[in-house]
Amino acid sequence: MLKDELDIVIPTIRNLDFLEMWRPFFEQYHLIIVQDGDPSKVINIPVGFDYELYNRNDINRILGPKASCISFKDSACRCFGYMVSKKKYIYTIDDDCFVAKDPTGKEINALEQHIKNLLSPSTPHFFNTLYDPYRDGADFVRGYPFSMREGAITAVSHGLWLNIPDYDAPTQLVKPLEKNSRKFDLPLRLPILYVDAVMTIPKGTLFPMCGMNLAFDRELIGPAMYFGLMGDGQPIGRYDDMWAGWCVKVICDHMGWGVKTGLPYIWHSKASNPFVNLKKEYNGIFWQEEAIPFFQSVTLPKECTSVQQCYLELAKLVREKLGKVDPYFITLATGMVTWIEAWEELNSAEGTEAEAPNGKNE
Ligand SMILES: O=c1ccn([C@@H]2O[C@H](COP(=O)(O)OP(=O)(O)O[C@H]3O[C@@H](CO)[C@H](O)[C@H]3O)[C@@H](O)[C@H]2O)c(=O)[nH]1
Ligand SMILES: [Mn+2]
Repeated sequence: MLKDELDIVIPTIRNLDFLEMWRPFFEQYHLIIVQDGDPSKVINIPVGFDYELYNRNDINRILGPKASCISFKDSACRCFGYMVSKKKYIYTIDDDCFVAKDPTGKEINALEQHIKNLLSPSTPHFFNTLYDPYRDGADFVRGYPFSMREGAITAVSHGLWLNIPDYDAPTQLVKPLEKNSRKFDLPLRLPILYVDAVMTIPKGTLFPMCGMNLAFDRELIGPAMYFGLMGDGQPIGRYDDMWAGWCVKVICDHMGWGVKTGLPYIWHSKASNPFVNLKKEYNGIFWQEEAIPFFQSVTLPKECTSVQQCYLELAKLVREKLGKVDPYFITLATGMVTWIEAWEELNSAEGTEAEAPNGKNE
């Protein structure tokens, strides 16, 4: 499905052997690999995949001074892949995420499930208690207004994880052994296992968007999928995807589009170091107590009819309201504007094509 309309974006500092396991599901698709860190390092990509590879030299060459909005030494760099893609849909996955098995032991084609999620409507304006009404075997329950059963366009499909859940560092530290195990025998101390559901996140509700297993309609919401400035030279890390998720959800709510979470699961294999993560997350853990009420308070003017306009309005509000919390948010607001300028430069009709990347380009 959508093999000529979807790009798979992978941020990496490692070799991409994990693709071997995904080959049956990914081989038909074009990959955009964003190599972070040292550009002189050679990344091995398994043969048979059609890909373009961009390292930091490419990003600097293509964006020039605007490359300042793309993070360095942080997975946030992945958003460069969204910008250079020319496809309608994006799927992004981390290189330590593998094919998971469902409770019947069947391998999960995460990409196929994301595509189903994106191609079927969402229900952000009225919650369906039987979850996804468009799924085989489900439907709208009694009392669901018929006038609302067409649903809304789906902009984002947020997948989940078996084995290593996406916990923040403090949670990782207090629950070192907890794994969302593939073994389905009980009793288990685990709060969650494999929950067989896809839900629309209601309008007006924010959510913690993880970039590990994420798909979205790039033509719809791409300009808002800026993974905020993290990593090298920044006072914060591991909040890139969170920042994007808050901006995206506020804009989707304004535009009347849906955001889904739930299936598909991937198998997240690597727990990153909780102490390193704590240092990266430290500022985010208390800044988010200011940022969340800010996003909850945002109402975008009705004159904002495009995602770009919404995003620039958000950047203005971030500068005004969160700039008082810490100067970092002034830098971030500037990065948000630069991102839109770079997006327009690469994606407007007369925009320049991203120059030939340095990887194999079948
Ligand atoms: O400097 C870096 C570090 C890593 N990457 C690539 O990014 C992904 C995620 O890296 P990793 O799996 O090591 O880290 P996690 O803690 O599991 O990632 C979670 O935190 C989010 C980062 O904000 C991420 O979306 C979550 O999954 C891998 O592909 C690394 O190769 C990088 O590009 N640069
Ligand atoms: Mn990981």
